[in-house]
Amino acid sequence: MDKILIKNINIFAYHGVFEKEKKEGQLFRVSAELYLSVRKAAQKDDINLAVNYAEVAELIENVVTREKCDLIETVAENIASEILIGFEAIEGVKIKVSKPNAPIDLDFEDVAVEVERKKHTVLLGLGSNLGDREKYIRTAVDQLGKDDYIKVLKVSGMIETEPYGPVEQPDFMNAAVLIETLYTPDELLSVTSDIEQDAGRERIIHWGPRTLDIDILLYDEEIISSEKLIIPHKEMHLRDFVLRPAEEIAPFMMHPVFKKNIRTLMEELSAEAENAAEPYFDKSYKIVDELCINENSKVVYAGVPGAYAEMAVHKFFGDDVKVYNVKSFDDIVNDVINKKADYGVIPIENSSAGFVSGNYDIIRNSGVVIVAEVVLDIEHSLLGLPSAGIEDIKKVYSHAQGIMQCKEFIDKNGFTAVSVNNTAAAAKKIRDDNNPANAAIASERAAELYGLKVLAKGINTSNDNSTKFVIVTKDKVALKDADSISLCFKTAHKVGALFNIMKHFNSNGLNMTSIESRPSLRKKWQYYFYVTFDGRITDKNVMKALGEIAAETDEMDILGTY
Ligand SMILES: O=C(O)C(=O)C[C@]1(C(=O)O)C=C[C@@H](O)C=C1
Repeated sequence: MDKILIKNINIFAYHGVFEKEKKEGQLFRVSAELYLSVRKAAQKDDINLAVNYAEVAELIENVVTREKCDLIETVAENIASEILIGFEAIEGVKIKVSKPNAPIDLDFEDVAVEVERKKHTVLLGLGSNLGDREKYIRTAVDQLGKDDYIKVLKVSGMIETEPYGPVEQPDFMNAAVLIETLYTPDELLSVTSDIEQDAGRERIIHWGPRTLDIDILLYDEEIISSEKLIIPHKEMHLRDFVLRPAEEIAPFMMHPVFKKNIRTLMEELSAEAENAAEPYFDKSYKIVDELCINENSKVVYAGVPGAYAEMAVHKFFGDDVKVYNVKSFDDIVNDVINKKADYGVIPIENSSAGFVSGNYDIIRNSGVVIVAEVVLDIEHSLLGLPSAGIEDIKKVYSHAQGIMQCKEFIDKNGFTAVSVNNTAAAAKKIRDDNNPANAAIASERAAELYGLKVLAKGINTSNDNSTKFVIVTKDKVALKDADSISLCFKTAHKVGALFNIMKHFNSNGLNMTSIESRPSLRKKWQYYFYVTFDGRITDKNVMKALGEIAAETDEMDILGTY
């Protein structure tokens, strides 16, 4: 960039922290580098197109002599901002203020402060959906224009848009404003927040209605990610109502992360919207206030009495239902599908050992529907014959999950672990086999039921050990206030396949809480993904995300909402 240099203007003034400096004054020396383009003035040799450096020098003298400051930092800062405000053509400045006779009791040549400041180009997005929406936006633009450190360069027209996100609310009015400013991003944020406050906006509901919202979309080509500020604005590239007005006033402004200008981002978004999927809602789901549970309800779990699954049944259903047990998880879903049971209870994930392998597959293949979940604290014990001591034990039996959850204890004691169908079935086996060298990993309740002795308690590796069980039924019902959804889909074995689906959770503001991948068993390296995320099945953003995912996957099933 071209520059004009003004060197060492000597000015007598009264700056300093000491009384004497303010009273008697001293010499200050100011140098300025002015960054601008001199090309037009040079080509035409025309003083009217040039910056008059005599005027700049005069301004400098004026600022230095106008008031008494403690610090030469302040003097330099004031000079920089006044030049930038006063001279449109000057884009940046470097100002050096020195104080050759500063009060330092040593032999020295000079003390100086040098600051470099420039004008920043900033794109703002404004929105309002309460009260006199247009007036809120117009007032905000006026307020911006009145600030000495801001110059409003362009204001877009206003567009009316439907609200984005899960909250029911009135339509928005949106606009974009291009400004030039001397503020840093943080300073600008506090200016825009003050303007929002003036408009009476309170941040009560995230995504909710607001009298005025001002977002800093782009700040030069800076990338900022702090607790208070993310620039470029995180979702601007996904929002038509942000890009459309922005394109009108700043089509070529660059998005520094995507390295694309606003016009390209707008074109890409429009193309995407053209191919957009229909929102997805499975009409066969019946939304109910509560589940139909009474003393005739039949509930099935896998294992034998004393199993954790049995405790989960009672934790969720209480004691006034008819509970029975089957051997395997497959038997549960068969009984539910054949209406032998109204509900089944299936363990799905443990907090320390992870997913209960294959249970999502069983749910998907059978077509049962998840309607609720229950989380049970799991405390495992080592159970042996009444005559046995811990030193006699060589082999331990449990469900594979129980073995995983107690791996440290098993390894430390050098036990051989054998997996069986269920923790309580392991306890029963210890009793039936009557071998003092064998023990089970199961609940204390199982010890009581099968007449075993608790040889060690709380043997699980993590002392915060819980298992999540899901409640399944045959009919597609969803509780009205269910706020979690489990989904299954199959992706192709190609680059970016999963990423392309995951992005729909992000773009629709949905929080995923778990994901498990399982081989499809149809084709090598092809997977089913089981995803659980927070959201209500009737929310607009959920239906939109599901529509987008359904359009991009070979198969998509909702396993339930709970
Ligand atoms: O219900 C039981 O006791 C089981 O053996 C099953 C199961 C499971 O599959 O996760 C249940 C809870 C515990 O996490 C360990 C085992």
